[in-house]
Amino acid sequence: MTTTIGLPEPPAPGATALPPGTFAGVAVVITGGGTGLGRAIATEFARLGADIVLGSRKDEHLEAGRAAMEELGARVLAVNCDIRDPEQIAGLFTAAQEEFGLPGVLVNNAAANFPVPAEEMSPNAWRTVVDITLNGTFFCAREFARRHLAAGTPGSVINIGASYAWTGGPGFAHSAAAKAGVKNMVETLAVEWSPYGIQVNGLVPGMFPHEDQTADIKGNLARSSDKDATQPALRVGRLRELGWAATFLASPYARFISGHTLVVDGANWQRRSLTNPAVVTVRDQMGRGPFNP
Ligand SMILES: CCCCCCC/C=C/C(=O)SCCNC(=O)CCNC(=O)[C@H](O)C(C)(C)COP(=O)(O)OP(=O)(O)OC[C@H]1O[C@@H](n2cnc3c(N)ncnc32)[C@H](O)[C@@H]1OP(=O)(O)O
Ligand SMILES: NC(=O)C1=CN([C@@H]2O[C@H](COP(=O)(O)OP(=O)(O)OC[C@H]3O[C@@H](n4cnc5c(N)ncnc54)[C@H](OP(=O)(O)O)[C@@H]3O)[C@@H](O)[C@H]2O)C=CC1
Repeated sequence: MTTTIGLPEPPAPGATALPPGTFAGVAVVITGGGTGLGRAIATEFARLGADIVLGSRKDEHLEAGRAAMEELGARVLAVNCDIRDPEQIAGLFTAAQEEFGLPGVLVNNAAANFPVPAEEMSPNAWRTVVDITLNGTFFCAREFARRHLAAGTPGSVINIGASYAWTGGPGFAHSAAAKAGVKNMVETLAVEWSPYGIQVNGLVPGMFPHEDQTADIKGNLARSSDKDATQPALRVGRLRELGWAATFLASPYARFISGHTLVVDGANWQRRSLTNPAVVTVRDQMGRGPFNP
């Protein structure tokens, strides 16, 4: 019998691969950084000495993020901001610049998503997810770059993506299309802005369950009872593993990496079976009855 052991566990929470103080004096903007994966990324930057700027729509999310960052001893600014609105984004960067100086890192983490069969998706549902996930990401990157170009300073942008940018995402047509745009944007902007010292990279999380996941996404995940067993790694991701990847990409040790999208998912997105499992429609997976327009 061959023993399956899965991918080993990472170092304990609180460990860092980068030298302490790597981001001392650097302000890092993390959109959607008050919850879930954004907060996990903010946590690792804070541990390495960064000043943290959180931007999102809901004050309760911002306050949760602020408390977590302050507990780590980081300086933090939390700004109410809807990334669909370029003026609110400009306001966020102005507030950050006044508090900490021009942010050196932008993590475009905020996104929107819910599972829905494509034939049932309303035009406004499509527009909302694309507007937040794709347009909002571009507007934030644009604001960051314009300020750095004007100042003649370098910077680093990390766009959080999803692996269905490559594969398609049945049940998530809006989000998958938007994330494909986000990945493509990484490749374009990296070339446009490298001459000005701005790196642009993508970071794709695999399965990282967390308590802030929306009820819709949690409901979808709940359909697989043993989440570890669904992964080639035989385990899900630990939140700090994503944070470490983000801090590496934005660090001085990754200065020649730009236009790259790093997938942190234990090879899950490359899974294929020797024998195809039977096709189950998105409607059946979601327990929907027949389509009734
Ligand atoms: C199981 C595997 C999961 C893999 C996923 C992997 C990759 C990606 C993951 C993620 O992106 S996770 C991030 C998820 N987090 C969020 O989405 C947080 C923010 N989300 C929200 O604020 C809302 O959910 C929102 C709907 C996206 C936006 O809120 P807003 O207030 O701006 O919009 P609404 O006016 O409420 O709705 C707009 C539009 O959308 C329709 N709609 C909303 N929810 C659903 C739904 N569950 N199913 C179908 N349609 C939905 C809503 O009805 C509106 O349309 P109209 O009724 O006006 O036509
Ligand atoms: N969880 C997972 O397994 C995976 C996640 N991802 C990606 O990781 C990132 C984080 O996801 P996750 O932490 O799970 O999700 P969450 O729902 O916890 O986080 C989404 C964040 O985005 C913010 N946000 C949403 N809309 C807006 C808006 N219009 N303006 C400003 N902020 C907004 C929300 O804050 P507020 O409500 O306060 O505005 C929230 O903090 C996303 O890009 C997602 O696509 C990718 C693959 C898998």
